[in-house]
Amino acid sequence: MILCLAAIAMSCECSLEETSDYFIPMKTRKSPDECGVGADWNSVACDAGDLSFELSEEAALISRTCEEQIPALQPLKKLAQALDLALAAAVELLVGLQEVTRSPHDHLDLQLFKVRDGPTLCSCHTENMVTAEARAKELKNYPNDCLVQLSNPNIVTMKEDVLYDFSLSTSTLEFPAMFGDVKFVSVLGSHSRMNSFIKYVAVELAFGHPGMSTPTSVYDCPHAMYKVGPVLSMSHGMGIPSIAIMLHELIKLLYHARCSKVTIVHISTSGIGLESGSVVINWQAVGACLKVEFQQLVLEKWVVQSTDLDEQLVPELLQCSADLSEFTTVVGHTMCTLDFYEGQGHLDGVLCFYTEKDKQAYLKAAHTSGISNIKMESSVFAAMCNTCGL
Ligand SMILES: O=P(O)(O)O[C@H]1O[C@H](CO)[C@@H](O)[C@H]1O
Ligand SMILES: O=c1cc[nH]c(=O)[nH]1
Repeated sequence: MILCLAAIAMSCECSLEETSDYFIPMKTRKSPDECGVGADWNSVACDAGDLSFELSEEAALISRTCEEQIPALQPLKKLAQALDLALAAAVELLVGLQEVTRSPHDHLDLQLFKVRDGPTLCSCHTENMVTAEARAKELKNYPNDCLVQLSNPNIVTMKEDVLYDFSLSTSTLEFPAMFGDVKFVSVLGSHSRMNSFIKYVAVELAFGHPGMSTPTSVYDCPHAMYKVGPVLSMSHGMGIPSIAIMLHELIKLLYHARCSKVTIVHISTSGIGLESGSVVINWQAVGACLKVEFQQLVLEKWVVQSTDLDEQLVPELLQCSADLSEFTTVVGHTMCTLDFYEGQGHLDGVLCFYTEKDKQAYLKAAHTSGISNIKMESSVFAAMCNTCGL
């Protein structure tokens, strides 16, 4: 398993698509029995061409409709699975998915899919059952040695694992079916940059099926998650606490999904002593004291973890850059600080007890010792991924 952290020394343009305030929910579906529960999935998929829609100003309408029709979760899951097949077929007929949002009724685990310039479908997740079953079978054949590992004996004994910040639970969702094919994870600071990135990935991977080529938002706050084919993309917010919480849940998600041979890449902006637009491939994250380690107080004791990154991935990425030949690429260390303003010697924060000269001396010394980049997440990212065999 390979791991690397790359930093882009340039600012990325963020472009979020405007979405309509109007959701166009599926016209009152028939009863759950009529639309999938107890019926064979194929017949539901075939029915998709006949789906009819009506306009509504309220996204809640679909939730209410489903809530009335479906008193318990289990029928809902079946309905949602049926709807996934319908969705797959509908995507063939329509133009593609534009946006996904969660139902305001969390317990229903319902999502609303807004179809570009068209009607909305609702679904529990984004794969049809045929694909999901095939993938689940395939996953059973995966060798265990490349699976994501957790260093926590408690998880395996838990009946249910709730990933609170992602609003996902192992008791209501089939993680292997939803995420088992993930091979690459990109983590980025902001929602919008991540959104732009995954759209770029979708185009680059050139998925033929419109549904597959459109990124899928699984959850939108506080971390946004998108998946396109084997690539999962997550936003992590700012600083060690934010990315650490996200990584606990992300790595558990990969573990529950039985993902194997996963590469996780942190993409961000910064760079010191470099021309603008250069790319830094990071091979070691260091703390503000320039040590290759991450220190954390755990139950009053300092716990120290290594922050080495994957050595194999560095030359691979370097080669990619050489093949592209579009920007300068360097290999260097990334320093991780706890604070942006004082922690990195900025002169424009609320507090500043040093001079421009002090700042330049600090940055120069850091650069001389091999630091090409400053971040606020890199050390915990490297430490946690290392420990989990990523
Ligand atoms: O490069 P991005 O993701 O913007 O992240 C950097 O910007 C934030 C500070 O403004 C920190 O999270 C730092 O790591
Ligand atoms: O100077 C910078 C730029 C981006 N991110 C940081 O943490 N520092």
